[in-house]
Amino acid sequence: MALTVAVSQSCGMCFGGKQLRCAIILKAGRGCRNVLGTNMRFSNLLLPKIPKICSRSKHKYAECMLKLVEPYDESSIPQPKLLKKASVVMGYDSLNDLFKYGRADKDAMDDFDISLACKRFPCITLGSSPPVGLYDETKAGGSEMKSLLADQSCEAVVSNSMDAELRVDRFGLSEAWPSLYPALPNESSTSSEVGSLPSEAPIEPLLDKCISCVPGLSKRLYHQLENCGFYTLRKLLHHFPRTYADLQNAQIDLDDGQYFIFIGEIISSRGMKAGCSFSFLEVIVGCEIADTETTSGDEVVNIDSGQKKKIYLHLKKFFRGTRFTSIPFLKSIEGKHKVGEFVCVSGKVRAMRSNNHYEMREYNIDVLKDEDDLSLRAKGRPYPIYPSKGGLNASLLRDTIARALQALPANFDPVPKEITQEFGLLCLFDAYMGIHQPKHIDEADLARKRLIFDEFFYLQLGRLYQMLEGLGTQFEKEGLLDKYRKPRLNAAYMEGWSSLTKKLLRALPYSLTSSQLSAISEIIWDLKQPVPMNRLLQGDVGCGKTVVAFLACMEVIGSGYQAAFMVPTELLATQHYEHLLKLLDNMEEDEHKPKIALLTGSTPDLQTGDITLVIGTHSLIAEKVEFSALRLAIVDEQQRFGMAMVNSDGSPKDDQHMAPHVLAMSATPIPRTLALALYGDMSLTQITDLPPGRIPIKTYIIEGNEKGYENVYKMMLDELQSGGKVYLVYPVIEQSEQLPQLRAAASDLETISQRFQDYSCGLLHGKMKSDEKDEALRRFRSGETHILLSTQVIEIGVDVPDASMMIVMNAERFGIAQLHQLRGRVGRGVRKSQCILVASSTSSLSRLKVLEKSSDGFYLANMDLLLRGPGDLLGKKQSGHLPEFPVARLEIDGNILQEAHMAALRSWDKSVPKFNVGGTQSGQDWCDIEDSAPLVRISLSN
Ligand SMILES: Nc1ncnc2c1ncn2[C@@H]1O[C@H](COP(=O)(O)OP(=O)(O)OP(=O)(O)O)[C@@H](O)[C@H]1O
Repeated sequence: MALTVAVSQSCGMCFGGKQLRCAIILKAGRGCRNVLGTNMRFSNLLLPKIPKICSRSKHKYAECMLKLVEPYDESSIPQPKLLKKASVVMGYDSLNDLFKYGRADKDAMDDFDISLACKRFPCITLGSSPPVGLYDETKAGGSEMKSLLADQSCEAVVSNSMDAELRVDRFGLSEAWPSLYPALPNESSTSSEVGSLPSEAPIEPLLDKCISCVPGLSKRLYHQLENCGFYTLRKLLHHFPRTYADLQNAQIDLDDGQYFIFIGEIISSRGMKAGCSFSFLEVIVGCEIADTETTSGDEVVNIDSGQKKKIYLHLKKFFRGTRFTSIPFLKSIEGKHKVGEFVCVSGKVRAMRSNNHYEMREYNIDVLKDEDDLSLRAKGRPYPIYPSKGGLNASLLRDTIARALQALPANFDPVPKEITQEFGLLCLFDAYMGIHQPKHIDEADLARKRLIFDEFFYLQLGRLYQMLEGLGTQFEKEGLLDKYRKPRLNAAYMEGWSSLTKKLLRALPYSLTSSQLSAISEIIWDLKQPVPMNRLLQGDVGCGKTVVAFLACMEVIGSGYQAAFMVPTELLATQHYEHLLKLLDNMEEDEHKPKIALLTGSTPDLQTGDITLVIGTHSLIAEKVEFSALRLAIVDEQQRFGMAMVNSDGSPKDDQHMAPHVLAMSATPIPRTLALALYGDMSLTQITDLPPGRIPIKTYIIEGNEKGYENVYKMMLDELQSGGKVYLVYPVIEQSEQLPQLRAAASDLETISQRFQDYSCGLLHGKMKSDEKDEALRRFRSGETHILLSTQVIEIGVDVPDASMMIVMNAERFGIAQLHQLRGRVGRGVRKSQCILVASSTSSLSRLKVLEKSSDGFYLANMDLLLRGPGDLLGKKQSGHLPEFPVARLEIDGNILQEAHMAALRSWDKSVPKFNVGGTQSGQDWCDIEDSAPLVRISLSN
């Protein structure tokens, strides 16, 4: 099948010397971003879906696809067209970005072990296999389908795009939730068996039926719908209303520039030529609204009883181009709106000169059918307003969707009743009815919750499945499931630590905080398990994550293995290397002190096992870097790597070849919602307190006008005079003509040097060579320079404990979470520190104010999520890995995601304790999901 072109080498598994890459691979398989991006994501999605595609014998789109592909050889497949079709069949919208083009494809094809895929999916036959359709419409459709659905077994229809994954039941899931797992095709069955036995094959998801099953659809409309991408029932039913109009609620107080919804009657419709190449359409709608002048402010307005007044809406649409000025054209647009028709109009209003006349240039107009729609009005039902799509107008879509709803059997729901009942969800049928035809707005709300739940539930289930798939032996899998089953805090107390770890602990110039201690105990417990650890260590800036990671390294080194520490910048690699060297120097004499290295071009061979810890950037995962016994891979600030990870398949069998443990660290306090969506299967450890003696950083927001800068320079001078060190952070290196308002680091060097002549200045930015950067930072750290002008390269991990002031220029250019990170570069020692955020305009001041008020990284990250959405918060690379959620919004639907996560866990294993919302458990910091799940098992501060 042409789709296999891009199925990448993800089936392969790296062993032995390539264990670090293997570790990354493992992580990727569990939902992190990935090094080879397209590969991993594509294969992750595609592989599990292949059986689904192939098993739907006679599906007409598969047939079409194959026909489409047949005349071409691989290199000349008309990709966009094919991809569009493929994405529909696969129920995935963004296939394009998963497909690799050109030469790389061929390479991937060469590397791809087809036999592995065939073994895994017996339904794949290669070579001369005849085109297979996706299902037999004559058998599965119509009455037979209905009778199937009437049967209890219809509940076994897994209707989500991830359902193929659910069918692989290696862990006894079908026993736990029989209704989620329809009769599974025997894995060892041959391709001919699949598809030829409709009674034994999985029941075809009803929602993936072709829209031709919608009653009363004309051929013309069917083609129109198809052209607009509505190929299946699901696609159509997932075209959700944009909003609902409350038709009883007449508007009062029309404010300029506000969005309103009106019901009214078309009074006139005119197409007018206004110039030789300019025309417009003006539709005037007359509406009755409550008259504010006769209604007192507090009174609840009832349009039927109160005083009304008539207003006139002028809906205007403009056309530019000579062809739009012809009489036939003008007549045709005029004719689209008939005088006397009742319509629902929504859009932005602008008052016109004459009283009670309003103009609307952005609007949606829906014709209300007298009987049905006006009776809706009488009943006070919310009126769904649909977005139009690809030339199909909203009212046509609403009609078609209403008909599609008739094709659904009542009580239709693929999710087991146990789950819907436990989480108080509507059944899927009611959810579709509720979202498209709500009797009340609360019903639409409940329906939305159910649909969001489904999006998250299948995602979480898929993540769990991927995680278990990534593990090699049944023993490992059981070990992992055991973690979910037994609610307890798994921690290895100090007596159980290796002597090397204890020695480093004694060499530290400070004692660990209680949070650091629980974190390391938890990590060491994990390191002792036969299951590869996959843990995210999260903590606010400067809370001391690095030393926890160093101790974890000592633990594996003490047991005779190697560790690798990967950081996003060379600057940070050098800093960590020097920091650890210093700590090791303090360590009591030991002939077996670990030998550590910074990965540079000349790093000696790691295969001899002589070097036990190597620190480096992503060069660590280069092909040539081979380890002899890598057991722990630490990935610091992983979201900064523009890299992807490939999923692993066929894990090693014995302990000696066990995939390495992975400890990811992040100082970006990702809101829990995002952590769940991104790392649904990842254990999470949080460091919740800061080392003692830290004085809170005082933050100031100042407008960057002349007076503002004078104040800033004065504060800076005071700080320097009292012995402080100052970071000046700039959004760009050089000033540019395009953005002259931005202050630039290199361009400002001279100005600042002249202004503060008694103090020396340094410059640091990403375009400098790595030894120049190291030198600039070294000089600042040692006190040779007092002012460091820098770009955001210092944002991550730079640790100069006595730096005491940070000034961020054009601060509005940075995100809230990013500014919090930057601010974390000061206040790392005992000196009182300040952070000044200079905003270019008054308007940006308010957004920054939140930083003045709070220094809680988690609170700020949540604010950022709310203000900018997950994409901006995570950055392009990381957010690219977030799945698309058509209905859900991560920033507001976090609680449903948590429920879905819990539901997914419980569907794997019923012994996972029940969901417990909101309650904190005695003696614990917080816990909104019982702490049995590794993901939410957190380090407690006391
Ligand atoms: N328990 C502690 N007591 C006192 N100082 C500590 C403690 N733990 C760490 N530190 C010091 O705090 C500073 C910050 O620690 P570290 O660099 O490990 O933080 P981090 O969490 O990795 O920060 P970032 O997120 O900014 O990279 C370092 O100078 C470190 O030596």
